[in-house]
Amino acid sequence: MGVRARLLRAVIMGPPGSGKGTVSSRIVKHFALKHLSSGDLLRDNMQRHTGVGVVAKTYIDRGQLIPDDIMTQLVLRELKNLEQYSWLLDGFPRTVPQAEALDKTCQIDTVIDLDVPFETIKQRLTARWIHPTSGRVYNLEFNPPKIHGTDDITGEPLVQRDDDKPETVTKRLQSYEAQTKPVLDYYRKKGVLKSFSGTETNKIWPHVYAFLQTKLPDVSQNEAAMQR
Ligand SMILES: Nc1nc2c(ncn2[C@@H]2O[C@H](COP(=O)(O)OP(=O)(O)O)[C@@H](O)[C@H]2O)c(=O)[nH]1
Ligand SMILES: Nc1ncnc2c1ncn2[C@@H]1O[C@H](COP(=O)(O)OP(=O)(O)O)[C@@H](O)[C@H]1O
Repeated sequence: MGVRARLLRAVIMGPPGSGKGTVSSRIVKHFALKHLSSGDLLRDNMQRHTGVGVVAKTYIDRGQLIPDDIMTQLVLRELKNLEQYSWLLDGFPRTVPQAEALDKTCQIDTVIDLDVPFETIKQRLTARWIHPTSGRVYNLEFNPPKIHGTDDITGEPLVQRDDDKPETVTKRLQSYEAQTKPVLDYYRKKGVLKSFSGTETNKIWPHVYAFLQTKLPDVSQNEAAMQR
């Protein structure tokens, strides 16, 4: 080729529980880009009891979004360290002011929108278990761990997220509707939004994969991994 490919700036969006984390982990198996999840970043700060973590917990427990200025500062600082890589942002931006702040630092090439109905999501989240250190996500029905309650890779215990309680999930879906849906319109107007509709990740994934293949080479060694 000779010419160095331009770095990809991608965002993955969708309501809570739409499969952003699950699809992102498949994407990074195939494509050379760094995954940055705002939720993982916040949970790491909460675990370490940083200033941001302590403030964030009060919002997350109520199913509310963290204020834009705190969130934007946190994420943009992390992105600075990823300047020389292609990246995939998961969970940010979630409001129009966040999207505008992001636009000031870089140009977003593509936004993958997972369009999954709310009824599907509610039942998924109550069965979600995570490995807090790595952000690996499991589901008791969809992708259970090999050993009940235990992370497949480290053997450490899995936990349920406090904010996956049914009443908090309802609040998160409301804030998605009010604050995050306008971000989809924002990116649609810019011509970078690509929506994938469905109720099952395994059916959505091949379409996401095919779409990304038009932007980046598949660097995975194992074609069979395509199915996972
Ligand atoms: N039943 C079912 N569960 C799924 C599917 N896709 C993802 N999940 C699970 O649903 C939960 C939410 O997915 P996650 O990737 O964490 O969504 P996010 O909140 O958008 O990042 C997790 O427990 C996943 O394992 C699916 O197609 N069917
Ligand atoms: N960009 C953001 N702006 C404001 N709050 C955020 C942002 N990203 C994450 N949060 C907070 O962290 C919580 C968990 O986020 P995340 O792990 O992405 O969950 P999910 O995708 O399941 O909604 C959100 O409900 C919200 O309170």
